[in-house]
Amino acid sequence: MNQSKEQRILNFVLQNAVRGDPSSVVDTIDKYCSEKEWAMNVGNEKGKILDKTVEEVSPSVVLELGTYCGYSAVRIARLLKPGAHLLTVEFNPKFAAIAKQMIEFAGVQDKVNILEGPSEEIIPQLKKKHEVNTLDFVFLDHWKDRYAPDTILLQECNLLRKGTVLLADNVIFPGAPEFLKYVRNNPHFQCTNYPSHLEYMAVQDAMEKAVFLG
Ligand SMILES: O=C(NC/C=C/[C@H]1O[C@@H](n2cnc3c(NCCO)ncnc32)[C@H](O)[C@@H]1O)c1cc(-c2ccc(F)cc2)cc(O)c1O
Ligand SMILES: [Mg+2]
Repeated sequence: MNQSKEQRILNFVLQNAVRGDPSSVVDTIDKYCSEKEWAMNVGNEKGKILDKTVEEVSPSVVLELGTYCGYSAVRIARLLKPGAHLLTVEFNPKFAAIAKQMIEFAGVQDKVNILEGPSEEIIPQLKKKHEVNTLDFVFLDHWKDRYAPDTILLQECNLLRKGTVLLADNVIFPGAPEFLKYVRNNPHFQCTNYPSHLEYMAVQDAMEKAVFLG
């Protein structure tokens, strides 16, 4: 049975990155995906915007929607302070299995909890089943038409607090127009746009930061 692209990315990391070194895992995925096979990781250019935002917020509890191969989970987890943790949601069991191995190889498994299932089912379980009070930081990188409904769901589930930072990937390409319309015309969010480029391509993209004002 021939391998999936995601399995090939993982194998390249297992053979070329340094076990226990999350930065080497991130760099090795970027090397593979820029030289061999494109994949929808946030990448290094937008990754630096993600890094800066995580460092500014210095979050204790982070939610990521759309784990995929675990690139941004490793990228975020490597910056978390002791005791802080990342909950990352992925509904494709094949991708979740790849991400689990990626996260363990990087040595950040103690900081990351992969929640397998669709975000619309997982989000309402976060308080009771996953002992979350409120979220400090949310990274949205799953289906683009789910950014807005899941942002509404997070509010309905009382998971946002004054100052919670949402950071959304791909608001230009593939685009998340409903999300932009929702947060930018909403008095409860303070928005900032960060122009950048699509991972591994010379194509315009951007990230949007939306701070919940309570
Ligand atoms: O489509 C993109 N990302 C989607 C991510 C999906 C991952 O997240 C998982 N997922 C999706 N919805 C949910 C969900 N909840 C919602 C459904 O219930 N709950 C849980 N997990 C979910 C999937 O299983 C995948 O693992 C993208 C495309 C391009 C792109 C650019 C240029 C091109 F030419 C082509 C593509 C660039 C990017 O950076 C991109 O992020
Ligand atoms: Mg993306």
